[in-house]
Amino acid sequence: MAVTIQWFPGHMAKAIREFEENISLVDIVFELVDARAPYSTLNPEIARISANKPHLYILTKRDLADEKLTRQWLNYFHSQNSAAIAVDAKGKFGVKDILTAINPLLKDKLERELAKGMKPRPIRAIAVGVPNVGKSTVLNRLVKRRAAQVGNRPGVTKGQQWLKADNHLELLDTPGILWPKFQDQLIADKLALTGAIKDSVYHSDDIALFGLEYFVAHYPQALQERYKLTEEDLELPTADLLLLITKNIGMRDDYERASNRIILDMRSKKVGPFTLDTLEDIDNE
Ligand SMILES: Nc1nc2c(ncn2[C@@H]2O[C@H](COP(=O)(O)OP(=O)(O)OP(=O)(O)O)[C@@H](O)[C@H]2O)c(=O)[nH]1
Repeated sequence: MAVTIQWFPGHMAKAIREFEENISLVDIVFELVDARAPYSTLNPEIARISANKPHLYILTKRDLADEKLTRQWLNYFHSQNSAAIAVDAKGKFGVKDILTAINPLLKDKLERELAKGMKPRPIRAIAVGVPNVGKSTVLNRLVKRRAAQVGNRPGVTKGQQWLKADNHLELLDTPGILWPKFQDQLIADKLALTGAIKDSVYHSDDIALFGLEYFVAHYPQALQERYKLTEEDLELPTADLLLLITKNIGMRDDYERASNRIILDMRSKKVGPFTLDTLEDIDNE
Protein backbone atom coordinates (compact mmCIF):
# COMPACT_ATOMS: atom_id res chain seq x y z
CA MET A 1 0.00 0.00 0.00
CA ALA A 2 1.51 3.29 -1.11
CA VAL A 3 1.29 5.47 1.94
CA THR A 4 4.28 7.63 2.66
CA ILE A 5 4.15 8.79 6.21
CA GLN A 6 6.92 11.01 7.43
CA TRP A 7 5.90 12.84 10.51
CA PHE A 8 8.29 13.47 13.31
CA PRO A 9 7.76 17.03 14.51
CA GLY A 10 10.50 18.74 16.44
CA HIS A 11 8.53 18.70 19.65
CA MET A 12 8.63 14.93 19.64
CA ALA A 13 12.42 14.85 19.43
CA LYS A 14 12.31 17.29 22.33
CA ALA A 15 9.93 14.98 24.18
CA ILE A 16 12.41 12.13 23.93
CA ARG A 17 15.16 14.37 25.33
CA GLU A 18 12.87 15.46 28.17
CA PHE A 19 11.92 11.88 28.88
CA GLU A 20 15.62 11.01 29.12
CA GLU A 21 16.13 13.87 31.56
CA ASN A 22 13.07 13.05 33.69
CA ILE A 23 13.37 9.32 33.95
CA SER A 24 15.58 9.56 37.05
CA LEU A 25 12.80 11.48 38.88
CA VAL A 26 10.24 8.69 38.74
CA ASP A 27 9.63 5.26 40.27
CA ILE A 28 7.68 3.85 37.35
CA VAL A 29 6.84 4.51 33.71
CA PHE A 30 3.21 4.48 32.61
CA GLU A 31 3.35 3.71 28.93
CA LEU A 32 0.02 4.21 27.24
CA VAL A 33 -0.62 2.06 24.21
CA ASP A 34 -3.74 1.81 22.09
CA ALA A 35 -5.54 -1.48 22.82
CA ARG A 36 -6.30 -1.69 19.09
CA ALA A 37 -2.58 -1.71 18.27
CA PRO A 38 -0.62 -2.43 21.47
CA TYR A 39 2.52 -3.36 19.58
CA SER A 40 2.52 -0.65 16.91
CA THR A 41 1.92 2.09 19.48
CA LEU A 42 4.76 0.91 21.72
CA ASN A 43 7.69 3.23 21.49
CA PRO A 44 11.14 1.61 21.16
CA GLU A 45 12.83 4.77 22.42
CA ILE A 46 10.84 4.60 25.65
CA ALA A 47 11.83 0.97 26.12
CA ARG A 48 15.50 1.82 25.52
CA ILE A 49 15.62 4.85 27.79
CA SER A 50 13.64 3.33 30.64
CA ALA A 51 14.89 -0.26 30.48
CA ASN A 52 15.72 -0.27 34.20
CA LYS A 53 12.44 1.20 35.44
CA PRO A 54 9.29 -0.74 36.29
CA HIS A 55 6.60 -0.38 33.64
CA LEU A 56 2.84 -0.17 33.76
CA TYR A 57 1.33 -0.63 30.32
CA ILE A 58 -2.03 1.09 30.11
CA LEU A 59 -3.98 -0.22 27.14
CA THR A 60 -6.40 2.59 26.36
CA LYS A 61 -9.55 2.43 24.24
CA ARG A 62 -10.38 -1.06 25.47
CA ASP A 63 -13.99 -0.32 24.56
CA LEU A 64 -12.99 -0.07 20.88
CA ALA A 65 -10.74 -3.13 20.78
CA ASP A 66 -11.18 -6.86 20.26
CA GLU A 67 -11.55 -8.11 23.83
CA LYS A 68 -10.06 -11.53 23.14
CA LEU A 69 -6.86 -9.96 21.81
CA THR A 70 -6.80 -7.41 24.61
CA ARG A 71 -6.63 -10.29 27.12
CA GLN A 72 -3.80 -11.88 25.14
CA TRP A 73 -1.88 -8.62 25.15
CA LEU A 74 -2.39 -8.17 28.89
CA ASN A 75 -0.99 -11.67 29.45
CA TYR A 76 1.94 -10.83 27.22
CA PHE A 77 2.86 -7.67 29.14
CA HIS A 78 2.50 -9.52 32.45
CA SER A 79 4.81 -12.21 31.13
CA GLN A 80 7.43 -9.48 30.62
CA ASN A 81 7.38 -8.79 34.38
CA SER A 82 5.47 -5.57 33.84
CA ALA A 83 2.14 -4.44 35.17
CA ALA A 84 -0.62 -3.99 32.62
CA ILE A 85 -4.23 -2.87 32.64
CA ALA A 86 -6.72 -2.19 29.87
CA VAL A 87 -9.11 0.70 30.30
CA ASP A 88 -11.87 2.66 28.71
CA ALA A 89 -10.38 5.97 29.75
CA LYS A 90 -13.74 7.64 29.32
CA GLY A 91 -15.48 5.00 31.42
CA LYS A 92 -15.12 3.74 34.95
CA PHE A 93 -11.56 3.64 36.15
CA GLY A 94 -9.40 5.58 38.54
CA VAL A 95 -6.37 5.88 40.78
CA LYS A 96 -7.32 2.75 42.73
CA ASP A 97 -7.04 0.57 39.62
CA ILE A 98 -3.63 1.99 38.86
CA LEU A 99 -2.37 1.57 42.43
CA THR A 100 -3.63 -2.02 42.58
CA ALA A 101 -1.81 -2.78 39.33
CA ILE A 102 1.53 -1.23 40.28
CA ASN A 103 1.67 -2.11 43.95
CA PRO A 104 3.31 -5.53 43.45
CA LEU A 105 6.07 -3.94 41.38
CA LEU A 106 6.89 -1.15 43.85
CA LYS A 107 6.04 -2.64 47.24
CA ASP A 108 9.57 -3.84 47.99
CA LYS A 109 11.17 -0.52 47.09
CA LEU A 110 8.77 1.49 49.25
CA GLU A 111 9.12 -0.93 52.16
CA ARG A 112 12.92 -0.71 51.95
CA GLU A 113 12.66 3.08 52.13
CA LEU A 114 10.44 2.89 55.20
CA ALA A 115 12.82 0.41 56.84
CA LYS A 116 15.64 2.91 56.30
CA GLY A 117 13.59 5.46 58.22
CA MET A 118 12.56 7.47 55.17
CA LYS A 119 9.16 9.20 55.23
CA PRO A 120 6.27 7.57 53.36
CA ARG A 121 5.91 9.32 50.01
CA PRO A 122 3.74 9.15 46.93
CA ILE A 123 4.78 6.99 44.00
CA ARG A 124 6.09 9.15 41.19
CA ALA A 125 5.27 8.21 37.64
CA ILE A 126 5.77 9.52 34.16
CA ALA A 127 3.05 8.94 31.58
CA VAL A 128 4.08 8.60 27.95
CA GLY A 129 2.58 7.39 24.73
CA VAL A 130 2.04 8.08 21.07
CA PRO A 131 -0.18 11.00 20.04
CA ASN A 132 -3.91 10.61 20.50
CA VAL A 133 -3.54 7.45 22.59
CA GLY A 134 -5.51 9.05 25.44
CA LYS A 135 -2.85 10.53 27.71
CA SER A 136 -4.84 13.65 28.56
CA THR A 137 -8.02 11.66 29.09
CA VAL A 138 -6.28 9.23 31.43
CA LEU A 139 -4.48 11.96 33.34
CA ASN A 140 -7.63 14.03 33.68
CA ARG A 141 -9.41 11.02 35.05
CA LEU A 142 -6.65 10.33 37.55
CA VAL A 143 -6.42 13.88 38.82
CA LYS A 144 -10.19 14.36 38.53
CA ARG A 145 -10.03 17.73 36.87
CA ARG A 146 -9.27 19.08 33.43
CA ALA A 147 -5.56 19.32 34.07
CA ALA A 148 -4.47 18.54 30.55
CA GLN A 149 -5.95 19.58 27.27
CA VAL A 150 -7.93 16.85 25.56
CA GLY A 151 -8.42 16.85 21.82
CA ASN A 152 -9.30 14.35 19.14
CA ARG A 153 -6.24 15.07 17.11
CA PRO A 154 -2.61 14.07 17.54
CA GLY A 155 -0.15 16.53 18.98
CA VAL A 156 -2.34 18.46 21.39
CA THR A 157 -0.35 17.96 24.58
CA LYS A 158 2.61 20.33 24.35
CA GLY A 159 3.47 21.59 27.82
CA GLN A 160 4.64 19.61 30.78
CA GLN A 161 3.50 19.62 34.39
CA TRP A 162 3.40 17.59 37.61
CA LEU A 163 -0.05 16.30 38.47
CA LYS A 164 -1.13 15.05 41.89
CA ALA A 165 -3.47 12.09 41.53
CA ASP A 166 -3.93 11.52 45.25
CA ASN A 167 -1.72 11.20 48.32
CA HIS A 168 -0.21 8.04 46.90
CA LEU A 169 0.49 9.00 43.32
CA GLU A 170 2.05 11.90 41.43
CA LEU A 171 2.37 12.08 37.69
CA LEU A 172 4.58 13.96 35.33
CA ASP A 173 2.71 14.81 32.17
CA THR A 174 4.73 14.81 28.96
CA PRO A 175 3.93 15.31 25.30
CA GLY A 176 3.29 12.26 23.13
CA ILE A 177 6.15 10.54 21.42
CA LEU A 178 5.43 8.89 18.12
CA TRP A 179 6.94 5.59 17.05
CA PRO A 180 9.81 6.71 14.86
CA LYS A 181 9.95 3.58 12.69
CA PHE A 182 8.29 5.15 9.68
CA GLN A 183 10.07 2.90 7.23
CA ASP A 184 7.78 0.13 8.46
CA GLN A 185 4.78 0.72 6.27
CA LEU A 186 2.49 -1.71 8.04
CA ILE A 187 2.98 0.02 11.38
CA ALA A 188 2.43 3.40 9.75
CA ASP A 189 -0.86 2.16 8.26
CA LYS A 190 -1.99 0.89 11.66
CA LEU A 191 -1.08 4.15 13.36
CA ALA A 192 -3.00 6.06 10.70
CA LEU A 193 -6.13 3.92 10.99
CA THR A 194 -6.24 4.23 14.76
CA GLY A 195 -5.64 7.99 14.60
CA ALA A 196 -2.12 8.27 16.01
CA ILE A 197 -0.90 10.04 12.88
CA LYS A 198 -2.26 13.33 11.63
CA ASP A 199 -4.93 12.81 8.98
CA SER A 200 -3.26 15.35 6.70
CA VAL A 201 -0.14 13.26 6.11
CA TYR A 202 -1.67 10.29 4.32
CA HIS A 203 -4.24 9.63 1.64
CA SER A 204 -7.52 8.61 3.18
CA ASP A 205 -8.27 6.07 0.44
CA ASP A 206 -5.02 4.22 1.21
CA ILE A 207 -5.97 3.94 4.86
CA ALA A 208 -9.58 3.02 4.09
CA LEU A 209 -8.31 0.27 1.76
CA PHE A 210 -5.96 -0.94 4.48
CA GLY A 211 -8.83 -1.01 6.98
CA LEU A 212 -11.15 -2.79 4.55
CA GLU A 213 -8.53 -5.43 3.77
CA TYR A 214 -8.03 -6.02 7.48
CA PHE A 215 -11.72 -6.31 8.23
CA VAL A 216 -12.29 -8.67 5.29
CA ALA A 217 -9.55 -10.91 6.67
CA HIS A 218 -10.42 -10.69 10.38
CA TYR A 219 -13.93 -9.32 10.93
CA PRO A 220 -15.85 -10.06 7.70
CA GLN A 221 -19.27 -10.28 9.30
CA ALA A 222 -19.02 -6.88 10.94
CA LEU A 223 -18.10 -5.37 7.59
CA GLN A 224 -20.99 -7.11 5.81
CA GLU A 225 -23.48 -5.87 8.35
CA ARG A 226 -22.29 -2.29 8.42
CA TYR A 227 -22.21 -1.78 4.65
CA LYS A 228 -24.89 -4.23 3.52
CA LEU A 229 -22.47 -6.52 1.71
CA THR A 230 -22.85 -10.14 0.67
CA GLU A 231 -20.23 -12.81 1.28
CA GLU A 232 -19.32 -12.69 -2.42
CA ASP A 233 -18.81 -8.94 -2.24
CA LEU A 234 -15.99 -9.55 0.21
CA GLU A 235 -14.16 -11.54 -2.46
CA LEU A 236 -13.86 -8.46 -4.67
CA PRO A 237 -10.46 -6.79 -5.02
CA THR A 238 -10.32 -4.25 -2.17
CA ALA A 239 -10.43 -1.25 -4.52
CA ASP A 240 -13.68 -2.57 -6.05
CA LEU A 241 -15.06 -3.20 -2.59
CA LEU A 242 -14.40 0.46 -1.76
CA LEU A 243 -16.32 1.47 -4.91
CA LEU A 244 -19.22 -0.73 -3.93
CA ILE A 245 -19.34 0.61 -0.37
CA THR A 246 -19.18 4.17 -1.76
CA LYS A 247 -22.36 3.39 -3.70
CA ASN A 248 -24.01 1.54 -0.81
CA ILE A 249 -23.59 4.51 1.50
CA GLY A 250 -24.98 6.86 -1.13
CA MET A 251 -21.84 8.79 -1.98
CA ARG A 252 -21.96 8.12 -5.74
CA ASP A 253 -18.36 8.41 -6.98
CA ASP A 254 -16.89 10.43 -4.16
CA TYR A 255 -14.31 7.88 -3.02
CA GLU A 256 -12.42 10.29 -0.85
CA ARG A 257 -15.47 11.23 1.16
CA ALA A 258 -16.44 7.57 1.37
CA SER A 259 -12.92 6.71 2.53
CA ASN A 260 -13.08 9.31 5.26
CA ARG A 261 -16.45 7.97 6.35
CA ILE A 262 -15.11 4.40 6.49
CA ILE A 263 -12.11 5.49 8.56
CA LEU A 264 -14.36 7.37 10.98
CA ASP A 265 -16.77 4.44 11.16
CA MET A 266 -13.90 2.12 12.04
CA ARG A 267 -12.40 4.47 14.61
CA SER A 268 -15.73 4.98 16.34
CA LYS A 269 -16.59 1.25 16.46
CA LYS A 270 -19.47 1.66 14.04
CA VAL A 271 -18.13 -1.28 12.06
CA GLY A 272 -17.22 -3.16 15.22
CA PRO A 273 -14.41 -3.60 17.73
CA PHE A 274 -11.07 -4.50 16.19
CA THR A 275 -7.43 -4.99 17.02
CA LEU A 276 -4.69 -4.70 14.43
CA ASP A 277 -1.78 -6.28 16.32
CA THR A 278 -1.51 -9.89 17.36
CA LEU A 279 1.23 -11.54 19.38
CA GLU A 280 2.64 -12.83 16.09
CA ASP A 281 3.68 -9.27 15.28
CA ILE A 282 6.33 -9.51 17.98
CA ASP A 283 7.71 -12.73 16.54
CA ASN A 284 7.86 -11.15 13.09
CA GLU A 285 10.04 -8.30 14.32
N1 LIG B 1 -13.52 5.32 23.16
C1 LIG B 1 -12.45 5.80 23.81
N2 LIG B 1 -11.96 7.00 23.47
C2 LIG B 1 -10.88 7.45 24.14
C3 LIG B 1 -10.28 6.72 25.19
N3 LIG B 1 -9.22 7.44 25.64
C4 LIG B 1 -9.17 8.56 24.91
N4 LIG B 1 -10.17 8.60 24.01
C5 LIG B 1 -10.44 9.62 22.99
O1 LIG B 1 -9.28 9.70 22.15
C6 LIG B 1 -9.03 11.03 21.76
C7 LIG B 1 -7.64 11.44 22.15
O2 LIG B 1 -7.52 11.51 23.56
P1 LIG B 1 -6.47 12.46 24.30
O3 LIG B 1 -6.61 12.20 25.75
O4 LIG B 1 -6.57 13.85 23.80
O5 LIG B 1 -5.10 11.83 23.77
P2 LIG B 1 -3.59 12.36 23.99
O6 LIG B 1 -2.76 11.13 24.05
O7 LIG B 1 -3.51 13.28 25.14
O8 LIG B 1 -3.33 13.11 22.62
P3 LIG B 1 -2.13 14.13 22.21
O9 LIG B 1 -2.40 15.39 22.92
O10 LIG B 1 -2.33 14.22 20.75
O11 LIG B 1 -0.82 13.49 22.56
C8 LIG B 1 -10.13 11.88 22.42
O12 LIG B 1 -11.18 12.04 21.50
C9 LIG B 1 -10.58 11.02 23.59
O13 LIG B 1 -11.91 11.28 23.97
C10 LIG B 1 -10.83 5.44 25.53
O14 LIG B 1 -10.35 4.71 26.41
N5 LIG B 1 -11.92 5.04 24.81
